[in-house]
Amino acid sequence: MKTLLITRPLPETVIAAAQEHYAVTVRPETTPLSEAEMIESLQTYDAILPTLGDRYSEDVFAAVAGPKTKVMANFGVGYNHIDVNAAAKAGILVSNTPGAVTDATADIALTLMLMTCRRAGEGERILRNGAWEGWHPTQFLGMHMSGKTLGIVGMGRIGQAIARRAHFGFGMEVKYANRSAKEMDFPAEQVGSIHELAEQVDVLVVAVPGGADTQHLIDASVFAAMQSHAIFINIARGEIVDEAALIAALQAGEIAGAGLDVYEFEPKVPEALIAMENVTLLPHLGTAALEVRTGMGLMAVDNLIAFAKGEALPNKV
Ligand SMILES: NC(=O)c1ccc[n+]([C@@H]2O[C@H](COP(=O)([O-])OP(=O)(O)OC[C@H]3O[C@@H](n4cnc5c(N)ncnc54)[C@H](O)[C@@H]3O)[C@@H](O)[C@H]2O)c1
Ligand SMILES: O=C(O)[C@H](O)CO
Repeated sequence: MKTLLITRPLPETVIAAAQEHYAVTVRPETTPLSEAEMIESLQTYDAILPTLGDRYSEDVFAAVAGPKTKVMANFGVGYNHIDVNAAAKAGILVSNTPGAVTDATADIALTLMLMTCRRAGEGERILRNGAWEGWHPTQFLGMHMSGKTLGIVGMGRIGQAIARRAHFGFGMEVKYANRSAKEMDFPAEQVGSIHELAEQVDVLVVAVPGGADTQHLIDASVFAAMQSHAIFINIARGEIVDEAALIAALQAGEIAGAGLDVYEFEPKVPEALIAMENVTLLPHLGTAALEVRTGMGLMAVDNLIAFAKGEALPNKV
């Protein structure tokens, strides 16, 4: 039987499915692999099931001549932590879990949109602190999200799922910036550039993949283009956003608020963001539901099974 390293504890069903085809080692720690662990993993296992935070960089692949590993089935759709070109050079196939994450992540985007527009975090903090004096007509007035204009940067699977929820659930007008036009069964206008989009919307959501191509795609100039009452949401990857520029824009009142599930230097979250009441901060919750994590794991395992049978990987990246 071929050997498989699963780099974090996963739902039992996922491990059981993998054990039918591989001799499985589950690393018990919940932290990312160290560089030494990654190098050792490439020398030791036929297959690896890594995830977010396991930074299989060019240097890590370069450190192992003729790796034993032939396949890496990433747990998650985002694979920007794996240098896929370096993996290919080392003769290693990489797969991910597209689709398994879409609805749950779109739901978290809507959670952030509503919480930030309607000041829910601030309200809850005041209530829990015992400082709520009771309802009155001019208290906690936020943005009424229904009927407003939503801008989506990256109209892929998750972007479209967010747009669908916003259009059908909240009557929002949808605009987007994407490399190509998308055919949808509801109105959605493609806008020429991210800056044009930023100028025109009340809520701007980022849903592009991370990686070198999108690093700081959202910078000070995008925040400067946004309207001062608009809010900014990121459910994609932290490094897509220049976090210092976001903090400066919030502090200067260039934008009205932000809702974040991901951070540039995750898990570090800047004190300046924590200090701002108009910012909603979630700990990378996008896919955090047992059935979703099970679905992601089973999809990763399907790729490993295909590899073990000598078949093409269904979700090769
Ligand atoms: N917060 C979470 O827990 C969580 C969960 C799942 C996914 N994610 C992130 O969300 C990302 C998107 O996932 P997906 O399944 O929707 O991916 P996808 O590939 O279906 O969609 C990405 C879209 O972005 C577009 N795009 C890429 N570069 C662009 C650019 N420079 N400008 C405009 N558009 C661009 C692509 O054309 C594509 O339509 C993942 O890569 C992952 O990093 C986060
Ligand atoms: O890319 C993904 O799928 C997520 O960020 C992990 O849940």
